[in-house]
Amino acid sequence: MSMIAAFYGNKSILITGATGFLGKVLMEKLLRTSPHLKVIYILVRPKAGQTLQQRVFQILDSKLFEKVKESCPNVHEKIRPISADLDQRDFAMGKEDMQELLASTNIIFHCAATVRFDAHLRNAVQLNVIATQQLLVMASQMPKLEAFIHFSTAFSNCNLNQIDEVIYPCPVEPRKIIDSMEWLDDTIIEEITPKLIRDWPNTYTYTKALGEMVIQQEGGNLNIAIIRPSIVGPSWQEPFPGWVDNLNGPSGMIIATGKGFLRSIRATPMAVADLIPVDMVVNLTLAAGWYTAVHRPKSLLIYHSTTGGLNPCKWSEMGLQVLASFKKIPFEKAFRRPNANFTTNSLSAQYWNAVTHRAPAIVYDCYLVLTGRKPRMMKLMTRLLKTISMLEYFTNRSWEWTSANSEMLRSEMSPEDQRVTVLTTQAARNRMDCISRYCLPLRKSLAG
Ligand SMILES: CCCCCCCCCCCCCCCCCCCCCC(=O)SCCNC(=O)CCNC(=O)[C@H](O)C(C)(C)COP(=O)(O)OP(=O)(O)OC[C@H]1O[C@@H](n2cnc3c(N)ncnc32)[C@H](O)[C@@H]1OP(=O)(O)O
Ligand SMILES: NC(=O)C1=CN([C@@H]2O[C@H](COP(=O)(O)OP(=O)(O)OC[C@H]3O[C@@H](n4cnc5c(N)ncnc54)[C@H](OP(=O)(O)O)[C@@H]3O)[C@@H](O)[C@H]2O)C=CC1
Repeated sequence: MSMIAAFYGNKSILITGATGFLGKVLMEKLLRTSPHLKVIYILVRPKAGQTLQQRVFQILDSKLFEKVKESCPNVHEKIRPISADLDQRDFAMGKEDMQELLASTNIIFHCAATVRFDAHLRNAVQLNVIATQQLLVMASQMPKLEAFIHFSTAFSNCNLNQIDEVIYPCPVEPRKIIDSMEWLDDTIIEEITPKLIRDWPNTYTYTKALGEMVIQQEGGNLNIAIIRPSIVGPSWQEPFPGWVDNLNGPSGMIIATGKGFLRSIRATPMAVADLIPVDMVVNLTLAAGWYTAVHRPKSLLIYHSTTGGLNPCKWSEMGLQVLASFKKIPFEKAFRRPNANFTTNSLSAQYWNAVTHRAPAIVYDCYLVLTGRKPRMMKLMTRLLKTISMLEYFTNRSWEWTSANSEMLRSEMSPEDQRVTVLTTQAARNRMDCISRYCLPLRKSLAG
């Protein structure tokens, strides 16, 4: 029997961000492998026109949960949604709900975040820093808490090239940033954002770094671990290959390539595309939760969930894989034949944007107008090019992440856990497999 699965068997678990990409896969794996767990509390923000239960059923209705529901048709009874908005003081949570959480929680997985690169600094600080701080305060009042697992990103220190499993200080203390958000107005914050974030490329990575500092400074005596995944992609194996449900990171770009909208990007062909399948991030997370609770390491441990250091895949290889996949399974109504041209020079990138992206879009829009339809291609192309420009920072650099703690974790696992729990190390060997699985599920998600 897996020791890790058995560990979660009788626990009350709190997950924030359980309605997100990673949170859903985490919840599925817990329910599938530890069917005897007591309860999973999920903090869900209310959405117009949907009750909390409806949100839960919507998630459980997805293909991701089919296996769990086969073995446990009443799986919804294990999930207890709690209305909470992490942007609000005390998460705008009811008193009774709060009391129940404080009294019962054994393990916390903190996944909720804003992952938008263009988030206003105030919003990013609120969710990625202040909410983390508030959750730590709550955690410190939980007598039964055994472990607090925080999701950060491998890119929280992307201003460095070599990144170890340690917390690096930010130039400005998180406290000062939090205080300044209280009295500065939005326009001034926008003006000073570039000066504050310095060599971080966006507010997302910057506030994730601040969030880590808050954990270090305000974690007190809690048993904490931080997971830093790189670019999280579709599942490799569990619960089935190729599950993904969003267009973040490379997913949207791959669809755009398959559709023939995107044919050229500014990317360094030899730069490493550090992609990690979502199920491996979840495996590492559950193993880290078990280790943190059972072994209670003296200091907070950070686990890199990355693959580039072991078996690096370059953006050029990924481009070839993507093209090969679309050759095998093409889109039915592609705009143009897929192509993948990489350029490192910003002038030639502008040239290719004009020639291969904007010009065909204008021609197509003219055709739509002439045939009495509404033009739409230029709007789509402008949006796509904006997104591409935000991702360029990541496609033109390589990072080296150390992974000693993940290696240590593996060595501490029982032989059975080592057999059934695939962690980062093995993922690297199957990188190509993982990338080629991107395309079909993405097609299906788009069709849906
Ligand atoms: C040519 C050759 C190519 C060859 C191919 C080679 C491979 C390709 C290589 C490409 C290089 C990749 C590099 C990746 C590097 C990543 C590094 C990550 C590092 C950190 C990782 C992390 O630590 S953490 C995750 C990071 N964080 C994100 O990765 C969010 C980013 N992103 C945004 O920050 C916002 O995206 C941004 C951009 C502001 C735009 O924002 P925006 O407002 O313009 O657009 P939106 O994204 O909001 O959505 C637009 C519309 O798509 C609709 N839509 C959404 N999902 C949908 C679905 N499933 N099906 C149908 N439609 C869907 C949505 O509903 C909107 O539709 P509508 O407008 O009608 O509502
Ligand atoms: N995906 C990736 O490539 C990577 C992700 N990570 C980290 O992993 C974690 C999860 O990321 P991912 O699953 O991709 O992100 P998603 O954007 O898919 O999910 C974010 C989650 O946070 C919730 N949330 C956002 N704002 C609030 C709020 N105000 N109150 C309550 N809940 C809120 C969302 O709820 P709702 O459904 O209501 O919007 C959703 O459940 C994040 O911490 C991220 O930084 C790290 C590296 C890479």
